[in-house]
Amino acid sequence: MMLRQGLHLVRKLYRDGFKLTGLAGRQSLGQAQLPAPQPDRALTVSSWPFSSPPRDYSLPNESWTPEMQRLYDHYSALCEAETEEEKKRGPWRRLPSYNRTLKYATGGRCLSKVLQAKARLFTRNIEEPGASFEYVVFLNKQEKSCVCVFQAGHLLEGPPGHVHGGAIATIIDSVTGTLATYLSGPVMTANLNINYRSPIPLGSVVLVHSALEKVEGRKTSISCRVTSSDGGKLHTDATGLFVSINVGHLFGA
Ligand SMILES: CCCCCCCCCC(=O)SCCNC(=O)CCNC(=O)[C@H](O)C(C)(C)COP(=O)(O)OP(=O)(O)OC[C@H]1O[C@@H](n2cnc3c(N)ncnc32)[C@H](O)[C@@H]1OP(=O)(O)O
Repeated sequence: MMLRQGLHLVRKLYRDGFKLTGLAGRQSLGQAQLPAPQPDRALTVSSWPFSSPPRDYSLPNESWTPEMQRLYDHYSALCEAETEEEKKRGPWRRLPSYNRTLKYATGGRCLSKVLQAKARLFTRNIEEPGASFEYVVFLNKQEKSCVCVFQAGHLLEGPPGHVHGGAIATIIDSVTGTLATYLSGPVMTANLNINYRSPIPLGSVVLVHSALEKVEGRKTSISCRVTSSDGGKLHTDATGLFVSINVGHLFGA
């Protein structure tokens, strides 16, 4: 019964364009210093089941470097297209980001109640601002592309002073997966192919550009390039294959 209700809600969320990408309980550490979330009607959760709204982790916080803030401001400005050229390229929008995925992804029968309460999105599970993944994704649905501004924190170290390859894979999976989800609905990563071209210094800000390559039946292929913030240096390039799933796949149905 609970499983059926869960599936119904998940399907509804996807039908509604995945407006709800996450759920969080109480506001968490560091919240007091954060600027108030900007109202964004298109992305508002209509029936919020908790007393406090969730923290949107993609908004600026005190850990952001001037470069991170500059790029955030740059892409935020593109969200308000003014010139004809900008309008032709289609609207950009900032995607909010929470520390839980779907409410019922934690309500499935294969997860215990303890796990349900403790489950957190991998990229948003460190509360200390700036310690791990600081990122914000801007989507251009018309161009079928997105860009993520990513600041890699000190907990993501791999080689001394540089970002761990697994952390780079994680941000690539998240960004390409987000684009695939927005374009094709519920998907799972079937294949990621990553070329590490030059190391990313810890604490630096990079751009993760993703674009649709093709859709073939249930398969959505996305390409990805991680560059320095001025675009001059290629750090990583990758391709991702995402396969559309029936949401019941996540619940063993
Ligand atoms: C807004 C939300 C943002 C969320 C962002 C977070 C992104 C994070 C995403 C993830 O990390 S997901 C977690 C990691 N992925 C998994 O755990 C997936 C595990 N694998 C599976 O569940 C299944 O293998 C999968 C759903 C991917 C496919 O199984 P299916 O049984 O549904 O599909 P099937 O095997 O019939 O394959 C369908 C097509 O895909 C192709 N395919 C499947 N796996 C492939 C593969 N690995 N490589 C190449 N092609 C593959 C397959 O050949 C076939 O092609 P054709 O239609 O042309 O015949």
